[in-house]
Amino acid sequence: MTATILDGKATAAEIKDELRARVKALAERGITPGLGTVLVGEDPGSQAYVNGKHRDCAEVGIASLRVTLPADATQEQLDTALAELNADPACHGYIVQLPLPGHLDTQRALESIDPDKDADGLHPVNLGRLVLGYDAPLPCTPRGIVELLRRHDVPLSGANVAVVGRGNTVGRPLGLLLTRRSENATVTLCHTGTLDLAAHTRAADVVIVAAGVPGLLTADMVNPGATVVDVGITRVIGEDGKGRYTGDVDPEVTEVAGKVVPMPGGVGPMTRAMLLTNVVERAERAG
Ligand SMILES: Nc1nc(=O)c2c([nH]1)NC[C@@H]1CN(c3ccc(C(=O)N[C@@H](CCC(=O)O)C(=O)O)cc3)C=[N+]21
Repeated sequence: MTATILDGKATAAEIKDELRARVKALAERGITPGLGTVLVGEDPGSQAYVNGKHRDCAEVGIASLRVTLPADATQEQLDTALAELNADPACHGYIVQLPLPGHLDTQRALESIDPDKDADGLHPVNLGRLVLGYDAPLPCTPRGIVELLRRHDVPLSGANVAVVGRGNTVGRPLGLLLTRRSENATVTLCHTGTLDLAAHTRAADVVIVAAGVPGLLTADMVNPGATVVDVGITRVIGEDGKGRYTGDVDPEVTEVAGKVVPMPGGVGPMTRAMLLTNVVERAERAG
């Protein structure tokens, strides 16, 4: 039996169609949602990601506010750029493209984002609001995973979910999302300190791997018929010397799992669709 592949690209496209209609409705109220991006330096990977975000915006009619600073920008120059976006009514949400150059204080930068304009949903205030069940922009990758599973009718209520990885952008907030009443899952948060990882993953109906360890989850670690989500995105250099991205899930897992969210083509496109969703939601509230 080979697993059903849950196509994040196709689902993200559906979400963009829905967002296009919501942006049209906002236009009738004289509101154009605006996404800001702050890119410091000329790293080609970051430039590619930022370009992708602005292409996504153009596809649904969200206005782009691009802010670029030189690689040697000072903390004060960055603070000023963020203060301007915080004050700009045309900006409903923005992100500071990570990683920042090493000489800059990332935590200070991220904490100076107005929480209501935090399109990543990773500001401490918003993660605190998530813990407390208050309204807040939600972290894009965790929200994209939950949205993809929901739209593909993967049962979460009462399900045993093993999350592998306790990072701040995925694993840790994902457990908070899945244990909300609206999802009602039982979550085991596994990490490098977990003894017998396979015992937890084999007991799960859904396994979500966000560890950044290529091939970590193997077929023998999966309960036959379970749903597996590959969030890993590690750059490896192949024998041909070319760089490519690989996930945390061994390809043989598709022989035993019931449904698989692959990498690429799964969580990445959903992450980008959730970024757009956060901006449109903020614009709808602002109006
Ligand atoms: N403040 C901030 N927020 C971010 O969300 C953020 C960031 N900084 N820095 C960089 C990472 C990286 N990231 C990706 C998003 C989507 C794909 C994606 O869609 N990947 C495709 C493959 C590549 C492609 O098709 O473009 C996929 O998984 O199918 C990849 C990487 C967001 N990031």
